[in-house]
Amino acid sequence: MDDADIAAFVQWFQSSGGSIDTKVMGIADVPRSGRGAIAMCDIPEGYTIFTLPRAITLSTRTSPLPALFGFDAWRAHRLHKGWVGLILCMMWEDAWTHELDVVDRDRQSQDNIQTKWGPYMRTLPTTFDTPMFWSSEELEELRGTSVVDKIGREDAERAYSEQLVPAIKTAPNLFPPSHHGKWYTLDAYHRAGSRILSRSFTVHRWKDDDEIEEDKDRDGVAEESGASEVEDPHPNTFTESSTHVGDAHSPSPLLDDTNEELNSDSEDDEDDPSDVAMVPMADLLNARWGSENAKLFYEPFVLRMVTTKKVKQGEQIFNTYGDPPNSDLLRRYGHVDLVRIHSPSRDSTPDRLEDVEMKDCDTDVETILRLGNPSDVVEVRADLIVHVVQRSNFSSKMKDVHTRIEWWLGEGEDDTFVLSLPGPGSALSAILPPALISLIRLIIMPEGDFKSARSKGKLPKGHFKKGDVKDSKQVLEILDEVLNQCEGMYIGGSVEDDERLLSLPETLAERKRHAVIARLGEKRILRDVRQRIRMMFAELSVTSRTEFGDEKDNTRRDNVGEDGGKAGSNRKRVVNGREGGSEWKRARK
Ligand SMILES: C[S@@+](CC[C@H](N)C(=O)[O-])C[C@H]1O[C@@H](n2cnc3c(N)ncnc32)[C@H](O)[C@@H]1O
Repeated sequence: MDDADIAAFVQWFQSSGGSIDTKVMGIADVPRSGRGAIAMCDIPEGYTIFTLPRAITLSTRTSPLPALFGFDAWRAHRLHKGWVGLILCMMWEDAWTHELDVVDRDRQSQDNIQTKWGPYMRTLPTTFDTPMFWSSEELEELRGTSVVDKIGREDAERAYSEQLVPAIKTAPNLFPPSHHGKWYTLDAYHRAGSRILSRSFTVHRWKDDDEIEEDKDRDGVAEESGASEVEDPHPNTFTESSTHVGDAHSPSPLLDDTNEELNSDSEDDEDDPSDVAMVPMADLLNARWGSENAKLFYEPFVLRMVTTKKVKQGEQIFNTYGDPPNSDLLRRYGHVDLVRIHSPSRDSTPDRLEDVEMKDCDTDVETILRLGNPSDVVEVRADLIVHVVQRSNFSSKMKDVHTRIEWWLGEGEDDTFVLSLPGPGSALSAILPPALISLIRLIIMPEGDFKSARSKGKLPKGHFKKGDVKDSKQVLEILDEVLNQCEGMYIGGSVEDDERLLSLPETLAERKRHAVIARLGEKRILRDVRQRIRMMFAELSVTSRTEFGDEKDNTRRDNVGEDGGKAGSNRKRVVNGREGGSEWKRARK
């Protein structure tokens, strides 16, 4: 996309009712981030940079396509569920934007086809660096992370062939067969899906007529006294996925409710696919960990981008996605964040969240080991815990694992646990999700205790019991082996191996560099948490020796792992993460 496309877009934006303060915000190329918004002068906090009418957001609520296709037919093809409907609206808009440039424009009026978003569509990316588009060799670099399981390529391809393709064949006036091979291919479907994944917002319908009246009054005040006076705004969030239709609210008589017929079978307001919207101009803002300085606010008729901090001239205006971990950033947006982090096992200095970009700093090992994404997480699957316990000495006592899992899930508990980077000096008990400890206890508890707990409806406690050294050490041993096996699932060797790779940036292709950064963040968490487990285990051993003598401490360090896997050893076993999974899923049903 060139400057002329941007100029045409800005002109379209303004002539469609959008308003942008071009003295304050410029659009420019930002190295390695595509385009972004730049402050043209110092901007105070609470300043409105731009507004746009809800009607120029692009969603299934505002697109003319569902009405032209017919609402009943739209539903019959299940285009009102999930993202397929919006993907189709975008593909259709894209097709006619480009085709109307070359075909007889009479067609437009003849078929009532309007390409309202043409100049906007031309600003959208056509290539992506998200793992959806990676080769299998590139994806292999992400082995161990949860990214690959979450890409969802198969589900997307099923929706394409079972919903979208049959739908377009029924309406040749809207989707002429000559367009199919060009604008409605599987690749085009993935591109439209990726545009939504990386750029859409959740824009809820404005719900309450009284609120609208109140807000009209408030708007009057706000105009006089500045955008910071806007009350009760609803900050938007970047949206991840919508799998159900859901909205219990009656349609509001607002500008963006073109397709109110589609609202009626809503079940859950949180996941209404018609809330998922492309928001021109707002989606030009980049994001960076901890750097948000602007937010998009809802109002009855407009969306308003307002600074939430002072922004200095020349700085980027960032609207973040809630500072996700690198695994999510990479999967959804195709980039990763690197800022200065505290590493408990390497660093005795306190956290400094100073922004550092890899390209700006020396890429020696010393620098790299202090860079990361503080929001990184490791997802530990519950089936791995069951697998570890079943292979340990504890399992001889445990014959009713299905019943225990069924009870756990029946109580609404999770099948995945999230570990984050330990903060400086944080205790192990503050790092571990209570549910993780509770599940380990549930799986290892003697049969009698399990029956009694279940009859009382009380799941085991999710914290270490003070004074019960044996119990705490058992939990720690299981946990350490679970994390040992998690570590073994990653490709690329140790933390140090990945750090070395990153210190040679010239040898790394961009996608591989991103994969190494994403997996390194997770490996560091596992290393740091395991280090704390070992410290706590050692402390408990001292306590038990002091209080009871060695004889009483009958927990053995080697009772986990029938093939001799020792807690605390650095030896790694590669375990198929799905082992035990089928049993877990059976129980879940
Ligand atoms: C909402 S769009 C922002 C506008 C986009 N840069 C463009 O050129 O249109 C989000 C996309 O911008 C890029 N991006 C945003 N923040 C970035 C960052 N900190 N580093 C690298 N790329 C970034 C990613 O490609 C992401 O998918």
